[in-house]
Amino acid sequence: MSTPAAEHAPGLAPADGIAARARGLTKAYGSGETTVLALDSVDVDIVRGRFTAVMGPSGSGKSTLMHCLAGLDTVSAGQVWLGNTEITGLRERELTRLRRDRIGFMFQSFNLIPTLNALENITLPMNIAGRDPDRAWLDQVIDTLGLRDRLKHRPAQLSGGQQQRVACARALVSRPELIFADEPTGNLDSRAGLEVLGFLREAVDDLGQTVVMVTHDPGAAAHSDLVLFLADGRIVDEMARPTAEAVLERMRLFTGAGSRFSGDGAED
Ligand SMILES: Nc1ncnc2c1ncn2[C@@H]1O[C@H](COP(=O)(O)OP(=O)(O)OP(=O)(O)O)[C@@H](O)[C@H]1O
Repeated sequence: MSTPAAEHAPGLAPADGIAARARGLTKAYGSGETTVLALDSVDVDIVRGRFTAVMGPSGSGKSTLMHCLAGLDTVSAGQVWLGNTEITGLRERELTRLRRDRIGFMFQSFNLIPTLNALENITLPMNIAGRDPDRAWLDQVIDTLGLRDRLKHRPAQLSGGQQQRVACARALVSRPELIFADEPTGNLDSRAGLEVLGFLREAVDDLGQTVVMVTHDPGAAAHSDLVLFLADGRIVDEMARPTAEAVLERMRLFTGAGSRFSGDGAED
């Protein structure tokens, strides 16, 4: 709460290599004695063409950070940019359009429409936007994700891993500037989870996408290029080229011995 938006000089627009940026990002829930400071003056740059993981104990503000960066939630103070667009201060209608046109989302619960088949789910956001998917890109995404022979299946006819691959394709199909993935492997067994992480990695390495993933799992974070560690609503550390062991070790520093970060994401 210490950094009102007005203190931030205008003109701090991000450089070309920054997909999203926050300065003094503060989010408080509630008021008076019951106020919870979910984010406490966070400064962060999300570098374009990288895979960034966000880790931290339960309640440290990971989802809130993602929601504020993605324009899914309002901020209490500070500024957020997507590319060169400052999104803090945009009206809900503008935010809706921005999210639809420029951001891809993946959630733990897949969020597919049960009555639509895989292909219809993949192209739904673009259909809603009245845009035609680029056929060559759509084909590349479908083949990269190994969904070619599942396109006519509805979600109930697909495994969890296949459903998340459809959600991944849906997030990729409009070539968004940024993909936010909130615990994308949380509902998957380890093999399907690894597969999805591999696809996110390919999306960055081969398709040039930018991914921000919230996770509890050091093994999942190890697929990223950079891990941001959150504690009590602040970014307290970061780690480039992470390994699962190094991430787990770092988490122990923040949470003490007997960490709940057991690496299986089962602490909640
Ligand atoms: N809508 C809300 N109303 C009140 N408090 C909230 C709300 N959403 C989140 N919080 C609080 O803000 C803090 C950060 O929550 P957030 O969900 O961002 O944490 P997280 O790191 O994603 O947690 P988890 O790993 O358990 O999902 C927590 O103390 C939480 O209780």
